[in-house]
Amino acid sequence: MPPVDTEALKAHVPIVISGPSGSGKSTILKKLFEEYPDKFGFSVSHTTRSPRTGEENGREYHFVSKDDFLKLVDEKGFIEHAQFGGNHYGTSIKAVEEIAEKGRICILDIEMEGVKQVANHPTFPRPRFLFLSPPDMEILEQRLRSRATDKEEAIVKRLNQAKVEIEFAKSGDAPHDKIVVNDDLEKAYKEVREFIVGNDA
Ligand SMILES: Nc1ncnc2c1ncn2[C@@H]1O[C@H](COP(=O)(O)OP(=O)(O)OP(=O)(O)O)[C@@H](O)[C@H]1O
Repeated sequence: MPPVDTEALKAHVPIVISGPSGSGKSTILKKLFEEYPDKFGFSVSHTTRSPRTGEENGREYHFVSKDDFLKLVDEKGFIEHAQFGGNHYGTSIKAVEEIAEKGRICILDIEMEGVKQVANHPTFPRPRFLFLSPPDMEILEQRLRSRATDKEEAIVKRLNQAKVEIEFAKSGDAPHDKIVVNDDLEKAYKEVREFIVGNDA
């Protein structure tokens, strides 16, 4: 099992943000990075898909073979990993450590199954978990529609998945340290900022 640099991770505890598609994660994180341009970092994920034109190994992704990916899975080197469209994707412990070692807080935007994996990882120190919730399903639907990035079928899928994620967040099995309801954007932003930056601003 790869060693874990617990000192760096203790000094800069990573934040896992999750929440249904359309709950406003990107919107709120964008505001946070604008306000604190030097405080945060995103880890570079691993993938078995081929690089696209202009993509550089180690910048957009660590591009690896399926064998190398599965070896790292066996070694518990990923805090979470999943398969989409025939390719594997994962966040390695090392990639997260690298952000902490730079003196930055690693922000991990992870979906529900990944959240469960991070929370149950055998060696990775517990990060802080934040769940961003839409005020209700009607408003979530309106926001997904007005974002206008998805076809009808994708919107229906996202809404069904949102129900599952909200149920999980409410259940006793969820690891979340804080749930923020994104009704008014400024209010939700301040709550997220308080949780993430706190008195450290
Ligand atoms: N408090 C808010 N009030 C009104 N609209 C909002 C609010 N927060 C976000 N939105 C809008 O809702 C839409 C969804 O937000 P966003 O794209 O940030 O969600 P997301 O959680 O990052 O979704 P995904 O997981 O699909 O990337 C966007 O069009 C955004 O402008």
